[in-house]
Amino acid sequence: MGRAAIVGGGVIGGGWAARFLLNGWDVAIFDPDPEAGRKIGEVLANARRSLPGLYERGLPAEGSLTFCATVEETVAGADWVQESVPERLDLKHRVLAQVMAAAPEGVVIGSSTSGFKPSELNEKGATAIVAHPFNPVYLLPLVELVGEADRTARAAETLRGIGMFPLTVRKEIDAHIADRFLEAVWREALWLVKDGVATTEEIDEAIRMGFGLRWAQMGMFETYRIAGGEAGMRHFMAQFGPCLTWPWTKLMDVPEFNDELVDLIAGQSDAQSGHRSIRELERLRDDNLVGIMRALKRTGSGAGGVIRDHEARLPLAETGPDGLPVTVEMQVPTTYVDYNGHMNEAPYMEVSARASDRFMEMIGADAAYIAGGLSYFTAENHIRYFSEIDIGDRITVTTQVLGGDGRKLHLLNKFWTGGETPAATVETLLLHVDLSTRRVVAPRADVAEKAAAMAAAHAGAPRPDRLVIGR
Ligand SMILES: NC(=O)C1=CN([C@@H]2O[C@H](COP(=O)(O)OP(=O)(O)OC[C@H]3O[C@@H](n4cnc5c(N)ncnc54)[C@H](O)[C@@H]3O)[C@@H](O)[C@H]2O)C=CC1
Ligand SMILES: C[N+](C)(C)CC(=O)CC(=O)[O-]
Repeated sequence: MGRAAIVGGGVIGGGWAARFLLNGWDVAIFDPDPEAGRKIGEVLANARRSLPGLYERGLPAEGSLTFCATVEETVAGADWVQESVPERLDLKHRVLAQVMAAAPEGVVIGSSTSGFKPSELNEKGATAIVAHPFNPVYLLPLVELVGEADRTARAAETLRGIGMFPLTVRKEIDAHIADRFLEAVWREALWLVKDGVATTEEIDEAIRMGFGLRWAQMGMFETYRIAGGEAGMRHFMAQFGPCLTWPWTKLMDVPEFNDELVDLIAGQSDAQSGHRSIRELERLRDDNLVGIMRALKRTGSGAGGVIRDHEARLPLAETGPDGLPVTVEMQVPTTYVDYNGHMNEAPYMEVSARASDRFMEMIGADAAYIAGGLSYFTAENHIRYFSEIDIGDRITVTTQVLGGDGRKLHLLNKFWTGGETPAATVETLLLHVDLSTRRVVAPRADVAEKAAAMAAAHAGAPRPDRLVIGR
């Protein structure tokens, strides 16, 4: 962990601050807006309720947040400086000069700029790189890095450590990769509204009911490869290549950006979404993103792979409040909470299954073992709910071996949320199976030994007053 200096704490600077803080960094911020403290507080509140919900491990303890009176005070002693002031080159030059004068020698100075190139940012002698994130910065992993190779390489390592996905752009270009792309789509959308072809709402439906869902998990090229059928990309290109020269798009032409266009777009946008506050919309967006990203995590697709990699770097406490091994540590995501305002019954099974998977790894029944054709199947589960678990609660699961010879494993997954006794328990019976015959067989000797050693170590731990399996 280190100390991040955030210069400009608006939509993007606030998001950066939250990303660093929740990953254990200390953060210093400078923003002349008298409302900056309140605004950053609201962004942080959104981040706290959403980001930890991506992981089955606890994030590090939150760092400290300091509001500074000057740029110089903010950047002194920093391990990372992130400039996120408004998108005006003269302002960026002025702020980067202040940063350069006070920041430690050689520190990475990232600019969040959506469109300026490093050569433009550094015209007055700064040594900044572009580190262009996506809103909400605390949830979306992508950061486009553009600039000098050594600095972008160091930046990439830091960004991976805070759960982000650095994409180093091969050469500098206006608007990097993603914004060049988004700008083309945005320009087409403005034309469609201006020409009365579609409303803002209809365009959003066209995106979210169709290709938007595909893009989050496969992007454009993999999606189109599949769209070519069994012949793949070559057939896709043969079929749809010619239409590139038909007048489908107006990409070369920009609609005049006048008051009339702004009123038209903003008016339709108000009619579409004006009944909800921006913060409400942000929370809805974040809850959906967490749900989507958790689904992607199952297959490791897209952002799901980044979360998996980051999770593997997060330490897991060795023992829980009862002295038994910790198998899951997580914060309850919003997607787990139901209409009664607490964790729904289904996620208890999901969390317990993860705890049992982790326990299997601990005794050597890991991914390689399973690939070798042996595994455990669950034969029985019994859940007991003792106290409510709420959104945002941090759950620690400990796993106790109640009995079994390795062929059978009788486990108790205990859910702790801070009290003296578990908030819930899941009693579970696992059977060791040969995956080719689907029959119960003895485990490999080393796995049986580790299971027996765990059982012996847990023999003295208090047992629940009531057991259901094997009564
Ligand atoms: N909003 C977006 O969707 C994205 C924006 N960006 C980029 O991030 C940068 C910031 O954009 P936003 O956060 O959207 O703008 P914003 O307007 O929300 O925030 C800019 C902040 O900078 C502060 N500021 C103004 N002058 C300053 C100075 N001299 N020193 C320190 N702070 C100062 C303002 O008070 C404001 O809080 C821009 O370069 C933009 O292109 C990048 C990705 C996405
Ligand atoms: C509109 N924008 C150019 C500021 C967008 C970005 O830079 C990235 C994003 O979050 O969409």
